[in-house]
Amino acid sequence: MRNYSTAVYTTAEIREIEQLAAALPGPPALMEKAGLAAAEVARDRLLIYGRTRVLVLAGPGNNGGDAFAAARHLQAWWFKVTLVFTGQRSTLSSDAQRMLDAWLTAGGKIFSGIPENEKWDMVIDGLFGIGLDHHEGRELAGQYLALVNTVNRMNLPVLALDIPSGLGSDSGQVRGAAIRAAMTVTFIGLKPGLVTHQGPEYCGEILLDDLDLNTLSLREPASWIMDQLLAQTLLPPPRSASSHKGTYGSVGIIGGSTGMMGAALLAGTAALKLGAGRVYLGLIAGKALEVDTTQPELMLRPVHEIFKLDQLSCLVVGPGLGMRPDARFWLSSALESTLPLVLDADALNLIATHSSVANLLRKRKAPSTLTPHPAEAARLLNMDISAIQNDRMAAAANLAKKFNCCAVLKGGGSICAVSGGKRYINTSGNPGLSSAGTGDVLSGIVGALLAQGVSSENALLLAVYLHGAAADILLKQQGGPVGMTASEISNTARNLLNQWVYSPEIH
Ligand SMILES: NC(=O)C1=CN([C@@H]2O[C@H](COP(=O)(O)OP(=O)(O)OC[C@H]3O[C@@H](n4cnc5c(N)ncnc54)[C@H](OP(=O)(O)O)[C@@H]3O)[C@@H](O)[C@H]2O)[C@@H](O)CC1
Ligand SMILES: Nc1ncnc2c1ncn2[C@@H]1O[C@H](COP(=O)(O)OP(=O)(O)O)[C@@H](O)[C@H]1O
Ligand SMILES: [K+]
Repeated sequence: MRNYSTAVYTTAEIREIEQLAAALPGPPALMEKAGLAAAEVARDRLLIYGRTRVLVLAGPGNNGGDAFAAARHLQAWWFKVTLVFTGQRSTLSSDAQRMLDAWLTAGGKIFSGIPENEKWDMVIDGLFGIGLDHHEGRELAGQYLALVNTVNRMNLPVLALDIPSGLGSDSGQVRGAAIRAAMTVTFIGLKPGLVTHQGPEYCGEILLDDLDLNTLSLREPASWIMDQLLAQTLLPPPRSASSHKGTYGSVGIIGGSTGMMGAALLAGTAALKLGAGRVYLGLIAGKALEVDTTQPELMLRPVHEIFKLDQLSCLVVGPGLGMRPDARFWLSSALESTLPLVLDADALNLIATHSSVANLLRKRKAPSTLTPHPAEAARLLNMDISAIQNDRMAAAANLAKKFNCCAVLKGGGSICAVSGGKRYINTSGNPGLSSAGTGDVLSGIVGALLAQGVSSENALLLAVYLHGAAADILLKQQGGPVGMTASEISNTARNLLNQWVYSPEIH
């Protein structure tokens, strides 16, 4: 059993793998293996310190089949198992029927509801797995809603089989209610719903058991986990002793309209701290600052002057840009340039509201990177925010496809969509990032990496991971997420980037 693999499979892909596995000579007994793996996790991780009593919930599908198998093993190891089955034998698959029969043959009993006045030390959740209906309107209801709420109120450690019941395996969206697990043992491959949207809140620690299938050889996934190992393969190289500021490129930032100057300054400072050789701010506001005395390294210019600079490496357009006609004009000028672009905030809102601007983006030959949060993504794709959140994986891919660019759909478990339909789900970050200005910092970090010669796809992936990892360090240092500020993210991300490039072996 490994703690993590990097491939992420949608429900459709898992079903495909199951079919391919079933067609192998001597098909593997997947449900039996899943049940044994789960029982071992329960025994070795949760039934410790003299804990012996297990409540097992088996639902109406194959997730229930895994639960019967797990219950049988635990009972054979002398644990005291109470099994609640919510389905009917006649509608179970033949595999699950075999597991039910084996449980009964082993002397196991079945309850149709949780017995009253009994106590347990842990719960195994085998109500629903990847077969949970994700269609609108079929939220958990009736006995299932009651069961999930009862288990959550028990305050016992729960081991979820495959995915906490009630959580959409492709979306990470709670379907009315979901089991809050201490641990999730997931089978065959990681699912997006475990790692994006509400998933991380419900899954607890995730353990992957591939059931001895060589999943990568059976099905090449379109999606991957973005973790530190991957991030550390994307770093800019160590600096040469003979380098100069020109070696590390120049970032131009366009934004900072009246009342929103801070956004441009935050993006600029982030670009500076993450290593850009020079940072210019092209400010939209009529009465703009001429110098930021707290960060005098930033070169503040009226916006038109940015377009006269000849040594720019990339442009970040959007932080504090506003929606006025002059903002639209400068955004269009940026889109018509041959520079790599990072488009954030009101640049995205302008693209969403003006088809002529969107067309300029679609026609670009130079790389473009979009960094929307879910509300901006909803405007760009002309959908409701809930529809975006209900299928974040598809939304990220659609943004990249529709606008001929790479894109990150931000929010917990940010999803980066790059060329060839590939997606990466970010595993760093925490709710400390839910404060104004952190998105501006992200766009500045992407710009800094572009200026230092990192490709646009790698700059996006590395920036997203680094930004979240900086927040994770701050959370530990401060003992929690409250009051984390965007400026602190820039400082900590700088330290982290230096550590990874110059002393990678100690992390
Ligand atoms: N196949 C294999 O090789 C392997 C599969 N494995 C395991 O099987 C799991 C997938 O099993 P699965 O496909 O049977 O689906 P599952 O998650 O049990 O749920 C389906 C049941 O739930 C019901 N239902 C759905 N939504 C509902 C709702 N909102 N409210 C109420 N009911 C609802 C649905 O009813 P129906 O829609 O048919 O009316 C049906 O009865 C997978 O996650 C893994 O654990 C492993 O053993 C490895 C090998
Ligand atoms: N709960 C969370 N978990 C992880 N990352 C988060 C969370 N909330 C916000 N973030 C991250 O913080 C950033 C917020 O960006 P955005 O909403 O554009 O902020 P702003 O416009 O105020 O700068 C994004 O990178 C987003 O992924
Ligand atoms: K489950």
